[in-house]
Amino acid sequence: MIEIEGVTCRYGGGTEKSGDGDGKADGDRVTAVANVTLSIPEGEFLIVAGANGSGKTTLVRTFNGLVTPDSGTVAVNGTPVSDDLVAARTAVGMVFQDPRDQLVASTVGADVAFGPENLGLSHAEIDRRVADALAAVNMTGREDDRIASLSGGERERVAIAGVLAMEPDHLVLDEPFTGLDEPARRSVLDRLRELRAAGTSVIVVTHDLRDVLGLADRVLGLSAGRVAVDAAPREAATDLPELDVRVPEGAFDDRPVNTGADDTASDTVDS
Ligand SMILES: Nc1ncnc2c1ncn2[C@@H]1O[C@H](COP(=O)(O)OP(=O)(O)OP(=O)(O)O)[C@@H](O)[C@H]1O
Repeated sequence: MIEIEGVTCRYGGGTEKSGDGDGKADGDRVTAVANVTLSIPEGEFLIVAGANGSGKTTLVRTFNGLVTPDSGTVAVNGTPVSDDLVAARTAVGMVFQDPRDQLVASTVGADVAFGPENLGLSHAEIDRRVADALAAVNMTGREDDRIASLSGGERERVAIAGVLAMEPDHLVLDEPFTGLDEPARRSVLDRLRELRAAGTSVIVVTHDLRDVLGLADRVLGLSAGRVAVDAAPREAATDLPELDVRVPEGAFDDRPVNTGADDTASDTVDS
């Protein structure tokens, strides 16, 4: 469970004067997130939507302490992030807006194995996680490819695999689909759906609601840092255009799964 209570985040300004939290500007400071309260339970697929600058990235970065709120609290699995940053970063896996920045090794396999190795897992477990994570991004068998020889989209997929291989309790993906081709996009969506069914909470920040809206349990729409929409996808779809978020035609028709599984099957937890 991720619990966000009265979180406000501001940027800029030389002085640390505390504002009253009732508006966007506070002297030179910009209020990016304004008094947000939210709980994300295990196994929930949450979309965070909103126009450019509405506070999506800032909000999700508080989940693992990359952004420290000016006021309010964030707790992950019952522990405040400010009390145990390591626990929060272990529990919350985050794929950044430009995930290519997350690559650390010279080959695909070494990069994806880097995180699990730091967890001190057995070789067999590391190999399993690397194989699973590469399958999820449609890169099975590419362990020995050099990162330097990969395209931008392939690097993005390796970065996503690196976070998947950590098997975090909560997975946050900030605009994860931008550079992905269609097969990779569908493969990642399939895996997100499986993870959700197995109890991982999946939080996707995106402008592009194609395919994902029908997968989500809940949609959070931000406007000027505030929660303007918090609803099930079908209900949210009627309100999102007011936040300048486009709802694609047939958003609920598409089946992103290419494995033959259907909604009913994916909702069955079989572990
Ligand atoms: N490092 C920063 N320094 C100053 N202001 C910032 C910083 N990061 C974000 N902001 C401001 O905070 C507000 C919210 O930004 P944020 O990146 O959280 O929005 P977003 O909804 O994720 O935007 P986008 O869809 O463009 O990625 C914006 O007004 C932005 O200009």
